[in-house]
Amino acid sequence: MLTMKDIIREGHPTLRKVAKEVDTPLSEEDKALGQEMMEFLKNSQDPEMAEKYELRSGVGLAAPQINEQKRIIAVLIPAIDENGEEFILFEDVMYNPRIISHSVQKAALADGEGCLSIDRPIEGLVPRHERITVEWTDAEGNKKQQRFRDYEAIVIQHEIDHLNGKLFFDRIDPLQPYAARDFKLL
Ligand SMILES: O=CN(O)C[C@@H](CC1CCCC1)C(=O)N1NCCC[C@H]1C(=O)Nc1ccccn1
Ligand code: NI
Repeated sequence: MLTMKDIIREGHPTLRKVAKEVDTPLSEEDKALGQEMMEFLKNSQDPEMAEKYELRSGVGLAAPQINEQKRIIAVLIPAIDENGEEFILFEDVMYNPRIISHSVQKAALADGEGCLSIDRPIEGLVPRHERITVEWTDAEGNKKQQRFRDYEAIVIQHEIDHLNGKLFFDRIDPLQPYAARDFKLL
């Protein structure tokens, strides 16, 4: 199982490389890799497993973060309903994800972003598209297309950035890190 020691950190060259598309039909190896990445997210969001294996809770993981230069991301977004019940808003392993359209309107997490590959807090708002339409292949080989908005859209953009060698702080305005000019704060 993947643990924090498998996650490469700031300074490792792979984090700045552009990952390669995976072949379809998906190889057994690529399917297994995607499963391992999703298992990490599930373990990281399970308090007992997270404590036992000292995992930082994550809602997304991109293959370059485990030193695999492949266009594969795992996304596991939990939410809480009005009765305080936890449920999963979105869960999928996305092969060759591609943003095919997006809103002009931008959005940013009000508390900024972090990254499991960055072991230091970095202040500032990270402006991203508020809404995106994403196309990808799932683990069963099906072509998927879905619109995402707000938090889900932010997470998926953070992961796709990893596939292009971009890190969240690349998007923080160095001169005015908290300028929330024309974007929606989430
Ligand atoms: O590339 C992928 N990464 O670097 C893991 C990141 C991805 C998110 C950061 C901002 C948007 C996507 C991640 O998940 N985090 N960043 C560092 C520590 C916190 C953690 C997090 O937000 N955890 C979380 C949030 C809600 C519920 C459960 N857990
Ligand atoms: Ni990250």
